[in-house]
Amino acid sequence: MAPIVSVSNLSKTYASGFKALKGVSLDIEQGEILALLGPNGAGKTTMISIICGIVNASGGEVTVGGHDVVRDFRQTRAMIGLVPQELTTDAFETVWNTVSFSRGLHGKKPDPAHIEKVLKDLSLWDKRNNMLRELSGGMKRRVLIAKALSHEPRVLFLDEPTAGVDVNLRKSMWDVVRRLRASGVTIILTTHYIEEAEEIADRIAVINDGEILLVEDKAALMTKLGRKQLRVDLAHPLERVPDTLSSYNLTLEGDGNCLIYDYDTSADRTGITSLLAALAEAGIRLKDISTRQSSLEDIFVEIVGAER
Ligand SMILES: Nc1ncnc2c1ncn2[C@@H]1O[C@H](COP(=O)(O)OP(=O)(O)OP(=O)(O)O)[C@@H](O)[C@H]1O
Repeated sequence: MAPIVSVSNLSKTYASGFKALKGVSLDIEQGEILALLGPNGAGKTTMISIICGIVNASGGEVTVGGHDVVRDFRQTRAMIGLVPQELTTDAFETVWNTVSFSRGLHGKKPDPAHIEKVLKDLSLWDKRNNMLRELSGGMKRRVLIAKALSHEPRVLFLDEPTAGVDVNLRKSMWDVVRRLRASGVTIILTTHYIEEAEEIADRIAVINDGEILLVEDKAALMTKLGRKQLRVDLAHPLERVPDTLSSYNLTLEGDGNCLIYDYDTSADRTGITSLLAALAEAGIRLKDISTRQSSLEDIFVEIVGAER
């Protein structure tokens, strides 16, 4: 299937001469959740703004649903919902009016049944007659999503959807995002919360300094780059790693009470069996064993760190 969003060789040089994007290419598949990860100033917002037609590119091409975002701006904009970080609408307007008005702005005929569904899906139905200023911060964020969904977009961009949001609300936002995906909407989210990407994304794109460093299926990324650690708690502390174990990649921690073994999850042999045999041979008694998988955060820090 053709990608729903196709970004090819996109570049952006701002008037100041700053190169915010340096030839970025990225295909986004219909119905996926793609997380765009990158440090501050990486170029995430610039890229999203170009796709949404808010910022002009300096070079390259973007299509949404097969239409060019510059030549066919109306068609592409109608297909896109954008959830910005901040609510800038009238605080004295009601939830219902705000969301209905937003649909009108995109040139769509009124459809109260659709607005009702959106508000119910986002648990805002009870608040439909409240003014925005009467809502909590989390509810206001959901109003932003409702606005972006008011015109039935096929692609939804969420810019930092859960920044500054408490844990419960974050989880309920993730449910909303998953439900949207289940209804066929393609979702692109930027986030600084790596656990968010780990939790809900199907694919991860890492952008740094205006360049895409990698785009990969989340599970494949975790397997490919993920390392595991075996932690062996010892019955009696060691002063140093015995010479007979020097061929293993071992470090001694916790005042000599714990051996850490780093191994590669994708390797044919992890070496665990022989390590445990060698420990027994060396007369080392074990108290406990545990393993730890490197998180997406470890992987991210490694990739971006290597570039710097
Ligand atoms: N209008 C502008 N004029 C000049 N430079 C700009 C302009 N807008 C953004 N930039 C620069 O382009 C770079 C990328 O900015 P962008 O907002 O795309 O980053 P980001 O990845 O979204 O960062 P954050 O995570 O902080 O939101 C930054 O160095 C920023 O200073």
